[in-house]
Amino acid sequence: MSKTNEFVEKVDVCVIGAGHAGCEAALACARLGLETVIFTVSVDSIALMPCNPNVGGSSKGHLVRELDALGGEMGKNIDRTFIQSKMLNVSKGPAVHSLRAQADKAEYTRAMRKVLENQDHLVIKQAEVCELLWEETADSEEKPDGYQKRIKGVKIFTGMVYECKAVVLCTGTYLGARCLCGESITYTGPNGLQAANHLTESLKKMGIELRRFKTGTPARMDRRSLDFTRMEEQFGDERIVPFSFSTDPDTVQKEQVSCWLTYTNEKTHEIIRENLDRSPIYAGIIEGTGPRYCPSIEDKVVKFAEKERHQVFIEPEGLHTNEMYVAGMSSSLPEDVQLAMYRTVPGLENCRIVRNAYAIEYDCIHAGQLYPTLEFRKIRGLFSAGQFNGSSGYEEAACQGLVAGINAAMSILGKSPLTIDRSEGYIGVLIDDLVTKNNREPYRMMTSRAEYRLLLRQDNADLRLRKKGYEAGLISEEEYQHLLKKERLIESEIERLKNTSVGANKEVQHFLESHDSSSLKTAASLAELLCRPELSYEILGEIDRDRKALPAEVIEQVDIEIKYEGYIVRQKRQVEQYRKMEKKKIPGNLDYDEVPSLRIEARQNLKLFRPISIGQASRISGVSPADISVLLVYLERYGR
Ligand SMILES: Cc1cc2nc3c(=O)[nH]c(=O)nc-3n(C[C@H](O)[C@H](O)[C@H](O)COP(=O)(O)OP(=O)(O)OC[C@H]3O[C@@H](n4cnc5c(N)ncnc54)[C@H](O)[C@@H]3O)c2cc1C
Ligand SMILES: NC(=O)c1ccc[n+]([C@@H]2O[C@H](COP(=O)([O-])OP(=O)(O)OC[C@H]3O[C@@H](n4cnc5c(N)ncnc54)[C@H](O)[C@@H]3O)[C@@H](O)[C@H]2O)c1
Repeated sequence: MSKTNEFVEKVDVCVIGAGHAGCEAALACARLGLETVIFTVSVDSIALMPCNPNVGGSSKGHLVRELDALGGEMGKNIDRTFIQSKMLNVSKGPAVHSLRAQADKAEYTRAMRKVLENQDHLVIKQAEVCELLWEETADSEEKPDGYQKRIKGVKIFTGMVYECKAVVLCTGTYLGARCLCGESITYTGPNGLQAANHLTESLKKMGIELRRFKTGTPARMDRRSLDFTRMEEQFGDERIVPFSFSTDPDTVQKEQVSCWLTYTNEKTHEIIRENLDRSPIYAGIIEGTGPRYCPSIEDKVVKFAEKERHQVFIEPEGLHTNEMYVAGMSSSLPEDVQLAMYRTVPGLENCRIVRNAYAIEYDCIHAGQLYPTLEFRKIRGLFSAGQFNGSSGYEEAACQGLVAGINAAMSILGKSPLTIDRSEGYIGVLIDDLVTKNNREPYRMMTSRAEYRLLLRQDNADLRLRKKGYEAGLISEEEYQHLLKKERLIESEIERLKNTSVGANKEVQHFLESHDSSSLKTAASLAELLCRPELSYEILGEIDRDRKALPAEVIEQVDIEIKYEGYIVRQKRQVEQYRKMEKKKIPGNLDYDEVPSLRIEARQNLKLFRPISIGQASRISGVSPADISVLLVYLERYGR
């Protein structure tokens, strides 16, 4: 590394990485008026999708909606560039409805790059950051926990220095990356892009603990070599719902492309089993831990041996390419085995592979080293987000990027940080799980991780989080006024339906009969009728003729709030209990060795994670309800 070129530039924030996390972090800082530089080892990797060509899906759709409500860019960008859109799980309850959109990969990247290039206060710099610059700090009184270091800037490969007040690390899968395809190993990042090989050493010197994770991707195939007549065609939705609350739904109704569904079979599984010794994972060449919930096809065949077949979705990577993504068959088997196994799948018998499937290993951290603001507990001004924090997925990365970016800005501006708790959003669940739990593999969001999922629906993300985005400064006055108007309309319409009674007259009985709904014995309110599963707000229009025309987004909320009121009220009560525990704060400098009667495991883990509240402490593994009682008594007795 050159040491002579010591040219110095001064900025407010340096964001290292221009993936989904870095883009959101940098946009947030620049939009809040801070001079920001975003570094990437290659400008071509801006918002790159190195794996699946889609945004959203189960629970990830929720994340994107929440990100959008807070003022992030991913929802808007996918609305600009999708080629197929589908609301998943519509046959189930509204809590698990999830939007999923197939992206034109190249367009997605291009569109995000355009947003970055046109953003005031933001500079894109193609350069590898090799070193973080920092100093020891004495300001331990500023945070009870006590920062030990303060960030001062970054140094790039040429030796040039950028002095700054905050750094956001969003290095994704590039740090110390190596790609594996059977016996063939290359020392690159995704898609053959340059890896970042110097920064790890600097991070270690700062006392940051690193670990190694791995992930994988399936092959991309030439469309012309596939036989779609042997697969089931999958269409997009007739009426497309945009991701962003700011996108006019009428502007996204466009022609969509199809995907195709096919399956693996016993022959596929046999080839995989016979060649497991040539898989770097099973041969022990891969050291990193892979994601349990997005397993490779080798893992699926071994771990779910009883399954006769696995789903395979064939998805176009864009409108101007013949490359097709083979969803569900990621692998690190050698090329010859890949070809043999793929060719057993109906429709893929003559497939030609454009890009081989591969696994990638990279350096990342255990996010237990971070506050829920995503700042390192011991290093003032150093934040991190995305795959580097041990998560997996574009959406998970983007959400963390936004939160880290906002909080880097807030710390510089001297304002209160943004935190979202588990009862406010999936983003809260994601970050709390990352900083509190002992995750041993790349973390993927799932609806089952959210305990208050009836409240955390994708349809009401704006009602839950828009205000926080407005307070942070990323939501405009106009957008906020729109939200307030929507809230008023929902509230008054619910009131009206509760207070409008219909008699058990002939017209009403006839209406009920025509919708297979039991007849009324006495008068009932429109709200009571709406609670019946067979009736909806729209259907009730037949006997509710005086109603005002309302926007679809208001009707949707009125429908859900009334239909699920009982469950919603119950869940809100649980949230009150939860919040009580979150409000009981634990001083950051608490000496757990002084707390008598804590079990050793609890003491060790509390010292490791240093929770900020009793609520967070109760979710740390190895901390039992009895330990929590001990802590509560101690805090009360010593007036802490
Ligand atoms: C092979 C593979 C398979 C995957 N499978 C899936 C999948 O199926 N679905 C899914 O949702 N996710 C998948 N992922 C993960 C997905 O790519 C990430 O979760 C997501 O892109 C992470 O975003 P990020 O912003 O954290 O990092 P990335 O998108 O990895 O971006 C990192 C950025 O950091 C830059 N960078 C790194 N180090 C430095 C440095 N020292 N100096 C300057 N710049 C630097 C890079 O140039 C890049 O711009 C896969 C990733 C890979 C590579
Ligand atoms: N380590 C990583 O970083 C990594 C690796 C692989 C996968 N992943 C994650 O896993 C996800 C992929 O995993 P998955 O196999 O569960 O798929 P998915 O999340 O994309 O799909 C889940 C469900 O969506 C539906 N679906 C999928 N493709 C569809 C299509 N084209 N049309 C209609 N419906 C479709 C199906 O019901 C499917 O079971 C990615 O979104 C990614 O977030 C991450």
